[in-house]
Order: sequence, then structure tokens, then C-alpha cells
Amino acid sequence: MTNFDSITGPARELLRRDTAWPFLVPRRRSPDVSKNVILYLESLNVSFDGFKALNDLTLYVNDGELRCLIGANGAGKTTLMDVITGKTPCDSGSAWFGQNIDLLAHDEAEIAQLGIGRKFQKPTVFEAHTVFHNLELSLQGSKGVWSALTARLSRSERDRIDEVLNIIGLEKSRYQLAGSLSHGQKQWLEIGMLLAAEPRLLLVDEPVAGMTAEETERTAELLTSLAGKHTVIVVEHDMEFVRSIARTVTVLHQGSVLAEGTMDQVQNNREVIEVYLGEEA
Ligand SMILES: Nc1ncnc2c1ncn2[C@@H]1O[C@H](COP(=O)(O)OP(=O)(O)OP(=O)(O)O)[C@@H](O)[C@H]1O
Repeated sequence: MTNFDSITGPARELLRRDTAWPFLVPRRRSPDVSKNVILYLESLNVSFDGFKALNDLTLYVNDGELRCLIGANGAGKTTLMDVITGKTPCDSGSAWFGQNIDLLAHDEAEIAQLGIGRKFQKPTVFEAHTVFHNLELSLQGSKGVWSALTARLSRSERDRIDEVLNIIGLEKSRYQLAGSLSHGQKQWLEIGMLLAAEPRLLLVDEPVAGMTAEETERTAELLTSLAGKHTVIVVEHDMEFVRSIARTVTVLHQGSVLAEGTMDQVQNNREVIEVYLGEEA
């Protein structure tokens, strides 16, 4: 019979039941951002029964930036997110993640694995589980097939969860049931669940809808703190919130980019005032 106690060093690591062999774990492909651009969207067209939801849309997003996407209802914001995440196919155009990854050649699950996370407007946390367990589940989910082999959390995974709890400000609520969190806390937990998988690009849809003023302020701090390490694209209608976080704002109108610049630039843009801000006011 083999005496496992006599096995030491790297060989002992290979026998651990709670980790997968490193050389068998698939490595995530990284986007090539040597030109400082993480998303290249060029001449995208999407039609629904002849109606052009995206109309020759071209947009570039720099690595590590926090970009806000605004536009009236039906401008094409959701459709654009759907194309980036592989949910909606496009009729023509190109979408590249860095210079090397053709997003249109991948399906939704593959795109998530590549490091593009999406937060929908409504929080979808597991209400009957604790905050910690929600994060644990998302960590295991992100490992796909390997999760079955790694039922227990490794030290680095525990550290990662602690780090995420700290980022989203829910350290003290770690053993609280997610169902008992406030609306804002649920939104932060869901952002944390995405962060557990260490995405390069985060797409966040109307994060502050339904939040209190205090929660909105905290969300602004959270999203701003994520930029740099992550690239964040936020779709939002709340102009005050956009002003509080945005460096660059892109305005969509009828499926195309109408204007792009600082909040002051787009707010003073005549066309934007006519077709969007005027309408909002
Ligand atoms: N699956 C679909 N089938 C048919 N039409 C669609 C479909 N999805 C979107 N559309 C249409 O495409 C247009 C763009 O919709 P989209 O949801 O992208 O706009 P949006 O900017 O996200 O609007 P909102 O701010 O209201 O969410 C709308 O006119 C919408 O009705």
C-alpha cells in the first residue's frame, strides 16, 4: 500500500483532493490591449424584422476606462450589450475583445469565460443563501467543469471572496441571507459575484434604478473604484449619477453613436439636446 505521508513537495500538491491539477485547468485567453483599446466595435448592424436596432454603430472603449452609455428608450443600448455578450447575433460588422479575440466567433458562455461579465438591471442573487455562499457559488460556477472536482474552497479562493466582500462593502454581512439585504446591497452582491470571476470587462445595466440617494452614492464609489483594474461600461438613465461617475459618455440614438465626450461636451451638444436631453427634461 502507498504511504501518502512519505510524499512531499510538489508531488504532494498533486494529491490534494481540493484542487485541480494546474496543468489541466484551462487558461483563459487574455485580450491583447497593447494599443490600450479593449473593445473594438465597428459598423455593427442588427435588424429585427427590418427595423434597425443597431445602425452601422462604431465604438471603441479603452482598457480600464469607465464608460457611460446613454440614450433614449429604444436607442439600441441593450441590443449593443446583447451583441457584445453573444446573446444577439448581428447582421454585419465586427466586435473584437482586444486585438486578438473575435467576439462574433464565440457564443454567450464562451464570452463569459473570456472575462466579460454582465449585470442586468434586476438583482438575481440566491436569496436563501448567505452572502458568502453566493460568492462561493459564483466562484465555482466560473470554474465550470472543474467545480465538481474542487468542492472545497482553497485558501486563495477564500482570500478572493474576502477581497470581493471588502470591495463591495459587505464584509459585515457575510453570514446574512442574501434575501434579507436591502435592494442596494443585493445589487452590490451581484456585482461582487461577477467580480469573483475576475472579469476584464463589466457591463452594468441601470445599476442605481430603485436605489436610495445613499446607495446611489456608494454605487458611484464602487464603480469608480473598479475602473483601472477592470473596464466598466454602464448603461444608465439617471443623468445626475452619470455626471458623478463619467469620464467619457457615449450617446446612442437610433442605433448609432450620436455624440461622445465629457459630460459637459455631450450636455452642450445641440443634437443631443434636441433628440435626448430635451426629451428627458
Ligand atoms: N428581440 C427584439 N425583437 C424586435 N425588436 C426588438 C428586439 N429587441 C429590441 N428591439 C427593438 O430594437 C430597438 C432598440 O431596443 P433596445 O432595447 O436595444 O433599446 P434601449 O436603448 O436599450 O432602450 P431602453 O432604454 O428602453 O432599454 C427598440 O425599438 C426595440 O423595440
